[in-house]
Amino acid sequence: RLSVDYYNKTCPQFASIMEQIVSDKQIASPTTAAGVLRLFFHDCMVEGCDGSLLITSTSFNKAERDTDIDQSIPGDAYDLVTRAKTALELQCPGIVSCADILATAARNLVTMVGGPYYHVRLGRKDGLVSNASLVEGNIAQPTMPLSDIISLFYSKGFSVQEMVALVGAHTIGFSHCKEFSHRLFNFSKASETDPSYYPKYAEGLRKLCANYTKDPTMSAYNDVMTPGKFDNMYYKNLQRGLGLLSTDQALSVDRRTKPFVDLYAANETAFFEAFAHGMEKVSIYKIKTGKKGEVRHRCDQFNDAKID
Ligand code: HEM
Ligand SMILES: [Ca+2]
Ligand SMILES: [Ca+2]
Repeated sequence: RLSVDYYNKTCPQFASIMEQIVSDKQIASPTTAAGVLRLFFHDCMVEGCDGSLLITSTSFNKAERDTDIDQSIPGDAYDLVTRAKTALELQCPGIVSCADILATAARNLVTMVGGPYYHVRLGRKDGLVSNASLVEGNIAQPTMPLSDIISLFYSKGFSVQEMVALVGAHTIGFSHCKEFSHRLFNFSKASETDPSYYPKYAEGLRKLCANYTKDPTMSAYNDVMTPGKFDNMYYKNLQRGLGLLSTDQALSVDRRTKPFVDLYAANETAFFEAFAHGMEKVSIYKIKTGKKGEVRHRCDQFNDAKID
């Protein structure tokens, strides 16, 4: 059973240590918040919120983080988890799981960049498996038709409305050009660039991404108006053709999702409530307790890791 006061007796400094480490890191590296939020979401969607994505590959095992999809998660996101784990192991060795560190860091960061606060219940165990082959099919891709994305979220217990609220995470952070270049170059016979983009925005993106095959680090803000602030601007952007990924833009067109885009664009409080509720649900997705997992000594290795 998870509870918000899980570490109150065994590691009373848990909350304050997390607070300190997370805010120091975010101030030093402002891209951390978006990186950690994506890291956490992807961890939860594969084998549940169990830190499986934190494991590094060995010569015996290609781990989750070495898939094409997850390779773009920034090193700063993993670094934050490592820092928090190191600090917590000094105060309360062997007590706090990496999965709990990640869930708490994601919540603290959302709040720190302007988003809602929500409760994170604790007591997750770290998983015993991390396999690259388990990622595909569990993570939405920007080239997927919206119906497939709806089905994917539905299969994990998330409604259309919850999906629309969760994707509001794209109010912060970046996407690399390759994730949306199909909308810019050779889009269709009739037009080089996706006509659903606001024309000036498309022009800017085409310039930004002109050399993306030579320089794969080129990337654009997910939310061109308020890229670092967690707010409801993402939905307002969609209404104006400023959605970066094709899956973003589709949300404001499809009749199943448009009503929620309009609601969250008009009412930030409604978005914050829905996002907070959605994240509480993500945070307990398929979590492991008791003997189904362990508390790792290091977040990037299983406790029985063989030296190779
Ligand atoms: C329709 C479903 C979704 C699709 C297709 C999608 C796809 C993507 C893609 C392609 C990127 C760019 C990654 C890169 O190039 O580095 C991205 C970034 C991001 N995604 Fe999603 N995503 C979806 C839902 C979500 C959800 C539900 C969350 C969190 C609750 C989320 C959080 C983020 C964040 C924070 C970033 C920015 C990462 C950074 O700046 O490092 N996404 N997403
Ligand atoms: Ca996982
Ligand atoms: Ca924003």
